[in-house]
Amino acid sequence: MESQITIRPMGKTDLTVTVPGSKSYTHRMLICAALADGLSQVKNGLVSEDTLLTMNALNKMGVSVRNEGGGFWVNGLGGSLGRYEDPIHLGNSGTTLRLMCAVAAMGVGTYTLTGTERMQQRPILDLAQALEQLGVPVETTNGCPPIKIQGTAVKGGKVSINCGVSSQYLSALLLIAPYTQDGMEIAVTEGPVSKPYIDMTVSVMKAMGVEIKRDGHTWFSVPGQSQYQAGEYMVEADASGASYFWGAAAITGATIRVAGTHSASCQGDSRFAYILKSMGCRLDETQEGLAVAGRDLKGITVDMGNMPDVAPTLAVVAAFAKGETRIENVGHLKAKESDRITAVVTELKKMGVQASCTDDSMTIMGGKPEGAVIDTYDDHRIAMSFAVAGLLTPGVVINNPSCVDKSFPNFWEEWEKLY
Ligand SMILES: O=C(O)C1=C[C@@H](OP(=O)(O)O)[C@@H](O)[C@H](O)C1
Ligand SMILES: C=C(OP(=O)(O)O)C(=O)O
Repeated sequence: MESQITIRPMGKTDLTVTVPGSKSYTHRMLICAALADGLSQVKNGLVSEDTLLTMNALNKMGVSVRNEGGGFWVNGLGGSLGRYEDPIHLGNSGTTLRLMCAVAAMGVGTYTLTGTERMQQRPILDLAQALEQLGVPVETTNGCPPIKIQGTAVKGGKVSINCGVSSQYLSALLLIAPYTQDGMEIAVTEGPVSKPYIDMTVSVMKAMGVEIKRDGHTWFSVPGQSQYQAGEYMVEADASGASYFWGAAAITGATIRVAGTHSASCQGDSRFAYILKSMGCRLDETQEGLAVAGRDLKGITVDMGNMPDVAPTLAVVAAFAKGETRIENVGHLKAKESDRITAVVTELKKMGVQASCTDDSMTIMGGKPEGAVIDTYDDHRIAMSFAVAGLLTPGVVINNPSCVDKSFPNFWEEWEKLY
């Protein structure tokens, strides 16, 4: 792929696009199927850089996972895992790294999980401390990866965890809890941020045969000595990936339906369509999927603590709305693939947009953005969000467009359908 892509103005006014399977569902189903006993099929699973990293990590730990026919086949070992002594490289996939830390804790021998330079700056201390409370020896590097985890027969019991930075820590504990001797009673001391991802974890566990008791998002009780059921599982369309097409409709006035998306989804990012509605768009939901029809947009104030991955999409849409938009409660954006608060505001300013930020918010004044060469910080969401701007503003050039491979490898081919 070229090192830059120039975005052309929007072509069509009414269309349906297809996005791949959800990244978050795919990671979870691969892990649960690896812990189940027997053969599972994860249909419509996302095949991308990050989910292949989860697949490879599971393979290294002795579980046979293959990608075939637009999904995955997993031969689960009923909770046993093999030894793997070399470092396991997990790119910049935060979800893989955090969830696989808990899986490693159930293995044999010592595992070292590491990733890119940026991944080595993304925090993991709170998860490490929770694993230590459960008797798992863990060593981090200044609270970040590389992280060494010694596999142990995890007994379980009471554990508290701070999820003020990432919900992935709690998802990690929940996923292995059924395989402990005594089960787990988990108290969340701060947060969690990104709550819908916890609900997604609970719903996958339930679909695969494990029931959880909970009090909102602050207390969870998972029975021990239980198992996930091997079987056939279906991954729904990725709502975060849909956000770029819904955003495209919002600013251009087109109507864009994203096949397979629906408002009852457990993916918090499906609510993005409703944020666009509150800015003036119309929504139309059919069996085929949820469509956004663009209208004159007005700025809003919105808490995006539960949908961090689509905050950059909204920031770009907001640059085309009338008045000011404030995106609040998104401090955790600073710990993503890039510092997304700084990245978004810097790139919007290059387009002549009045944008500012604090440690946990962004403020964008809508207007008439100008063309610019956009740096993407090796962050797929920055590339895809700013592509939206180029549909209305001539001269938007996206640097390093192949960084979309992390979550949406055929993004640019799907984008061509807009013309
Ligand atoms: O559990 C998951 O699948 C995810 C949780 C979120 O992270 P945080 O909980 O760290 O905000 C989200 O940003 C990430 O893309 C996927
Ligand atoms: C934050 C993201 O992913 P991860 O945490 O898995 O790297 C993302 O996809 O936007």
